Amino acid sequence: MLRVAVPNKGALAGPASEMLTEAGYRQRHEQRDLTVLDPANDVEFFFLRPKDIPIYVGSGDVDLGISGRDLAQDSGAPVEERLALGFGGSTFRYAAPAGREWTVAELDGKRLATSYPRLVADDLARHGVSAEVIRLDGAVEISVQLGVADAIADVVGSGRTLRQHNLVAFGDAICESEAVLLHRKGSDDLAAKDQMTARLRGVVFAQQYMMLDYDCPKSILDDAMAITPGLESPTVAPLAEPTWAAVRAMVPRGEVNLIMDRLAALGAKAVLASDIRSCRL
Ligand SMILES: Nc1ncnc2c1ncn2[C@@H]1O[C@H](COP(=O)(O)OP(=O)(O)OP(=O)(O)O)[C@@H](O)[C@H]1O
Ligand SMILES: O=P(O)(O)OC[C@H]1O[C@H](OP(=O)(O)OP(=O)(O)O)[C@H](O)[C@@H]1O
Ligand SMILES: [Mg+2]
Repeated sequence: MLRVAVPNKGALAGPASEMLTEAGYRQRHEQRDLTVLDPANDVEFFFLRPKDIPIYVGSGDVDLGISGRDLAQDSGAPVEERLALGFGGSTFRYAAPAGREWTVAELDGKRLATSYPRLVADDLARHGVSAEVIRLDGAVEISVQLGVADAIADVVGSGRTLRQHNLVAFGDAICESEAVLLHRKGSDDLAAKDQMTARLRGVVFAQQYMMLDYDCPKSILDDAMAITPGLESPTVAPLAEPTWAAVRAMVPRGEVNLIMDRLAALGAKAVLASDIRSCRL
């Protein structure tokens, strides 16, 4: 039976379970459940702290796990990314009191608070900077105003928490993170692991694309197909009206409205966009 670790709390827990449900796996109904058996797919899910998941995957006690790239790097565990999952996007940044420009070199000799001590220590070493790293479990942004640290390194999503605490990010991002599917470095390639990866890849891909259907006069078909080339090539079907054709193509979700505007301007009619739930390419 495949053993898979899923975040039980925090920013990744909800989207990870939703994605697994979309991929056809059974997920917990009760927030406090720590395991769920999915006999139909021969999988057992373990609901663990996102920070602990790379440790379990790296030790080989679970076959696959979902966690953040930043957490995987910080763990130092021997794990590899099988698939980027497209949610839980954040950057990991240095930040210090607003009101002036900061550089990473200025952290030398300073106190730096973080929940990700290994990620930070590695980055400071790369910069040749020697700072005192103070490990905190959370709410790191408050540490400067409370006097525990001079600067911080933490997860930045919208940037709202930094602004609220009068901090400003500086330096290059230490990590561009998102949720990832992890396996142990050098572990055997089981068919069951491949199957879960393929199913999740199908959902990730489906979330990034939409299906577009439209009718267009054959006189503009070449121009319309240039706007919607699809992945391989668009499907073109005849309509009862011989001078018209129906076209179907996948388009990137982020561009769908622009593409619909362009098709409408060209003379396409009945331009319909619909969600794709999953796919195998
Ligand atoms: N505001 C956010 N926006 C986007 N991703 C985030 C945000 N906060 C955390 N993450 C990501 O979620 C992952 C785990 O962080 P999270 O804060 O959910 O776990 P935790 O700190 O262990 O749990 P908790 O905060 O509940 O104690 C990390 O990969 C992080 O990059
Ligand atoms: O840039 P923002 O959108 O404001 O989000 C960033 C904040 O979100 C996370 O905190 P979380 O809620 O996980 O609390 P924690 O600090 O206790 O981990 C992270 O640690 C930052 O504090
Ligand atoms: Mg957190």
